[in-house]
Amino acid sequence: MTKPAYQRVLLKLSGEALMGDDPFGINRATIERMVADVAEVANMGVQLAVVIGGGNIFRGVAPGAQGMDRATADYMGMLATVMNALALADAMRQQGITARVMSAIAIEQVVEPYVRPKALQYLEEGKVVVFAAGTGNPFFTTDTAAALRGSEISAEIVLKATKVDGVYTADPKKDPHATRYESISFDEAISKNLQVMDATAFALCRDQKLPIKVFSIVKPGALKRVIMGEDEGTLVHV
Ligand SMILES: Nc1ncnc2c1ncn2[C@@H]1O[C@H](COP(=O)(O)OP(=O)(O)OP(=O)(O)O)[C@@H](O)[C@H]1O
Ligand SMILES: O=c1ccn([C@@H]2O[C@H](COP(=O)(O)O)[C@@H](O)[C@H]2O)c(=O)[nH]1
Repeated sequence: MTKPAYQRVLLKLSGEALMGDDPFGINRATIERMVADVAEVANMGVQLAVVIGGGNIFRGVAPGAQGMDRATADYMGMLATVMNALALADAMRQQGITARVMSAIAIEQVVEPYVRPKALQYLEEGKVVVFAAGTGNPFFTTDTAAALRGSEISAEIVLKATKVDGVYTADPKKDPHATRYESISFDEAISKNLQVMDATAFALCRDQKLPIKVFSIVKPGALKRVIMGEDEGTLVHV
């Protein structure tokens, strides 16, 4: 059997993708399908760390957060990612995968705190590590958390699993004429202000020479194809 192209990856899972076709929240069939994709690559022996977003829950509370202090709203967003992380780890348990949730915010009755050596130990033991609460700081995003944790654990690549199948010349949901890049440099993505990821995440990955693959988590089998090094999504490189 062909070997995976990577031994250790940081997978950024879109919170919004967890909604499926629902207006917000976690769609059961969607999370089960996403976890089945994750289980398939974990069972191939690939060390997997996951950063989960929070858009699916935060979107539901956003109207009530209008006019709120930005930092307070951001802490709410980080707590939303803790809920997603717990749901994800439990869905993994149900599919026979051992996962450990580590939070960047102290919430010890619920999940263990993020401690880098412990995370590395879990990965070496073959457990999936789910990083919750983003970076633990307001004014950041879970994309930046993916770049940060990916750098900390010496991942070979950050895999951004989202609702679109790559990086486009413009947001494909708004511009029907947008075309997809097969690959693009960090400098070009930043200078063109492509909004698929925030500039802080791009800049950190660029500085750490950590490539990013943007691909669709909605497309069946796409995660495995990325892991096998097949042609899928867009590579963002130095
Ligand atoms: N140039 C672009 N190429 C591709 N997608 C783009 C571009 N510009 C904007 N987007 C949008 O960026 C979205 C992905 O980023 P975003 O951070 O919003 O979502 P996510 O990471 O999937 O969700 P969450 O924040 O809940 O984790 C895509 O769904 C797409 O509509
Ligand atoms: O490091 C972080 C990560 C996230 N936040 C807040 O959480 C929400 C949800 O995260 P997404 O990356 O959009 O999925 C985000 O909008 C921020 O409000 C944060 O403050 N710091």
